[in-house]
Amino acid sequence: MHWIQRHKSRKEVSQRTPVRRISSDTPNLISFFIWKGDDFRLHSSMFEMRGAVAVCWRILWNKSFSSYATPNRLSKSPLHRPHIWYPPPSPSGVSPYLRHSYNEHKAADVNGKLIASDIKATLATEICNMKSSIRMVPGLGVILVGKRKDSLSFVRIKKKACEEVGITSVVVELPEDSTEDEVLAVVSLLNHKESVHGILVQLPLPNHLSEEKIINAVNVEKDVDGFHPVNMGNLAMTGREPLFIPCASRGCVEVLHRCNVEIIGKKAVVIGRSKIGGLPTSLLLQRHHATVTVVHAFTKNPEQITREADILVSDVGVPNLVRGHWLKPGVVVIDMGSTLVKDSNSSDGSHVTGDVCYEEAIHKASAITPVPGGVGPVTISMLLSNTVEAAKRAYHWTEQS
Ligand SMILES: NC(=O)C1=CN([C@@H]2O[C@H](COP(=O)(O)OP(=O)(O)OC[C@H]3O[C@@H](n4cnc5c(N)ncnc54)[C@H](OP(=O)(O)O)[C@@H]3O)[C@@H](O)[C@H]2O)C=CC1
Ligand SMILES: Nc1nc(=O)c2c([nH]1)NC[C@@H]1CN(c3ccc(C(=O)N[C@@H](CCC(=O)O)C(=O)O)cc3)C=[N+]21
Repeated sequence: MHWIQRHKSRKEVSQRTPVRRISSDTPNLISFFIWKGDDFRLHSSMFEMRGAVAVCWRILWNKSFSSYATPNRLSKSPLHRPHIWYPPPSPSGVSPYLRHSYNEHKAADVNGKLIASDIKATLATEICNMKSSIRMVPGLGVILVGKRKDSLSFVRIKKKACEEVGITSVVVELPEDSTEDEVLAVVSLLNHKESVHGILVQLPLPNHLSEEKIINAVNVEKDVDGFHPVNMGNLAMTGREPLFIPCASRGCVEVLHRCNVEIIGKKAVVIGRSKIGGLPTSLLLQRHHATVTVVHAFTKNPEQITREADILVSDVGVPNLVRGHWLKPGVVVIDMGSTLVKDSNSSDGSHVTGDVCYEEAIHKASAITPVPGGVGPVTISMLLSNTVEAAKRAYHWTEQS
């Protein structure tokens, strides 16, 4: 079988020893690795490009398989991920993911952390089964260029989530002034590395780098972000199936499904049209048969448009952009904004905030995702899910096999 062949060659690779291993098991975000062997030829040529000292690769390699405590009630329910091309099942019962307020005029809060932990529990079980059946676990490669505070924080969250479910993660940290060729060389390295099934290039990249070139270079079968034009294009075209759907968009639809919010035929307004959030979310909501309007920085009188929405998604990065009077009573609000703002009361001098003025919105909306603890954690669990999917495809493995 195909996976057995892959397994063999993976074993061979792992028997090679690194030339110089400065640190392998550090609790810090950063450890240093220099590899040899066929898999890492590109790597060494990069060293030649910049000289032995100039480019120091910071690779975090988490090899630990952490067993994740799976509550019984969760392990029984399969990951609820309906086929995106069909409408969801009709809503029934009360969602366990909504925290209703005692005040009937206040919106129910979406408990995104609970959704994420249920999804992670299901994935952890699946990864456990994969490991016992083929002795393989999914692997995620993350490329981070520069030291933006928010990006460092997001990458740390992703790494921790991988650990929780048993996904191996490797974080390649490159200096802010890395050249395009250097970043492309890392992409190529991860494209060829068999134990890496998913690749994520943390965005935004520094301005001097071509995001287009770098994203295009990611192997479409490892594009767990779903940003490759082939995956994004297939998402946009009816009748075609992308290999991966962007995580924030999947997170948004996952929240709506789990909260029993019907999408089909509803008016959805998406604020923002970025490739990370707004654009794929508007495409995915159309796949679910919502009537979608997109609002962006040049939209005149956005509040007139948003007031029509049954479902409002905001992915802008401007705190308190969406005010109470922008909302129709009963609207379901998905606040994707996640912006670090200065906060002298906080221990690290900042806190994260969404796009929606929460205090005003709770008096209009029927349900709202808070920030933090709303759609963000679900986005992260979708990244894990995409990575597991990538590994399953690579090994031709299913729960039944
Ligand atoms: N929680 C999650 O899962 C995720 C959260 N995020 C967060 O979402 C936010 C946005 O991120 P990202 O998508 O990368 O940002 P970008 O800056 O790439 O995109 C922002 C979008 O918002 C639009 N916009 C800007 N100002 C306004 C305005 N005043 N009115 C209407 N639209 C406006 C822009 O319009 P135009 O195109 O015209 O410039 C653009 O389409 C960030 O806070 C980020 O952290 C992102 C992804 C996932
Ligand atoms: N290649 C790439 N893929 C991305 O998916 C991607 C990216 N680049 N660049 C940045 C944006 C932003 N994004 C978030 C994901 C999770 C939270 C999240 O989990 N937020 C927590 C709070 C986070 C905190 O406390 O710092 C929450 O809402 O509870 C936020 C934001 C993914 N992005």
